[in-house]
Amino acid sequence: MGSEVRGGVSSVRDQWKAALLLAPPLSALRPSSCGKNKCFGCKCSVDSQADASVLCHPEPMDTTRVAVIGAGVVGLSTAVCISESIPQYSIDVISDKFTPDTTSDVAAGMLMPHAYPDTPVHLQKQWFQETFDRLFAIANSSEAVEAGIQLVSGWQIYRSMPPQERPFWADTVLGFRKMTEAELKKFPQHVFGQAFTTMKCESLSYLPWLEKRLRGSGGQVHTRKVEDLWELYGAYDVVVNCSGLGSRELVGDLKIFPVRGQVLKVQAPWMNHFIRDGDGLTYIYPGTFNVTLGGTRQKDDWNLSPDPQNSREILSRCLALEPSLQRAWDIKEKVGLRPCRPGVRLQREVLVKDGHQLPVVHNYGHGAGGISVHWGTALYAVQLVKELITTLKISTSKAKL
Ligand SMILES: Cc1cc2nc3c(=O)[nH]c(=O)nc-3n(C[C@H](O)[C@H](O)[C@H](O)COP(=O)(O)OP(=O)(O)OC[C@H]3O[C@@H](n4cnc5c(N)ncnc54)[C@H](O)[C@@H]3O)c2cc1C
Ligand SMILES: O=C([O-])CC(=O)C(=O)O
Repeated sequence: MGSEVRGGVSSVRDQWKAALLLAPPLSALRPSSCGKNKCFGCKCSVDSQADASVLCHPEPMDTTRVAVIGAGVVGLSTAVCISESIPQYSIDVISDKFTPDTTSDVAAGMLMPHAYPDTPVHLQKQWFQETFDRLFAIANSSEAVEAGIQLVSGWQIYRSMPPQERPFWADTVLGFRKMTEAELKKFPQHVFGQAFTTMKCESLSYLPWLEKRLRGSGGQVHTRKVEDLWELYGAYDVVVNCSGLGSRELVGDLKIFPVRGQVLKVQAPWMNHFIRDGDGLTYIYPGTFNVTLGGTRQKDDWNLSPDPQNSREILSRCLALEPSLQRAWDIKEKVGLRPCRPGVRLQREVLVKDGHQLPVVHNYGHGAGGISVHWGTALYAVQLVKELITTLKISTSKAKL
């Protein structure tokens, strides 16, 4: 199996082979300290008699090598988050698809969470808050345009009263309030609505921006399909699995399933407010390059080809909410498969085979809300990577004592 360095000059097949032969597995990690003064982790052996006044002049500890599988919003943000939090690690992103060909590229990119039934609400709230804060800081910086992040205001409207007038994310978005009677007059079929300001994150800009940041900090990016996590054994100390729906095959997780989403990307530059029906089926999201009109939610449907009947229905539902869209032009159909699961799988695991250990952190299954929580889940994944490394180092040194 070969792989190609994205943006690089040659195949890295040979480097991989060499790495596989030379690299020790994590189970062979050095103890974190030899006991001498100022030791921060070295190749010396543990010496319980070591004189603590003697300075340790270690050979620098080998860099911990992390492979992140997946180059959607989850994989790239997790890779950047690791490189920002633990700059001494070397990070490679390995993926069979990159922007503009991932599910993340099809997303409307609105920061508006979708509930995960199996994930505690306080965690979902935290992930959304962390993602919102991060993107809000970018939106207010000189990077905003390149990163594709902008503030957007609008309405979520309901034909009947929703179970909750204030969703759990109401305090995170800006200026959340009930719509006034005057605002609701625009939507005679709807009885209730919420007005607020949130952000739109354009994957077509955001993913290249993340990739650029990763490369800027020394990370590498390879085009390759991983058939089995054990292919990475020996070349990496930790594998972070951000393969989204690919995890069904890659790690045999049958809890993850596709929910097909078809949208239209149209030109309608006069649209500057978003409108979303609370049933989640119809939405109009103005963005930098186009307006996204949605949508469909087709469970267990793997069909990536646009369906003309779906497109007609989307257009007719959106026109009912915003008749001016009759004048929209340059209509493009897009389809993505949401990687749905009862809850995001954020978990560490040590795979064991033939006496070898492969430490893995899983971060996948973000369903319909991956853009909304990606930075929060990336921070959580980084924590799991750190825990895994600490635990394995501790058990190795204990075993040697
Ligand atoms: C129509 C639509 C609209 C949406 N709108 C929104 C929205 O407004 N807001 C929001 O928050 N979310 C939205 N989403 C959801 C969002 O798109 C997803 O939650 C998010 O993109 C998931 O990101 P990901 O990185 O996990 O998956 P992906 O983007 O699918 O990335 C997975 C990556 O893993 C790689 N991969 C998989 N298997 C392997 C393998 N074996 N070896 C190597 N690489 C592998 C793939 O090539 C890909 O690069 C929408 C989704 C759809 C379909
Ligand atoms: O529901 C929305 O508003 C957009 C979205 O996340 C999706 O279609 O999955």
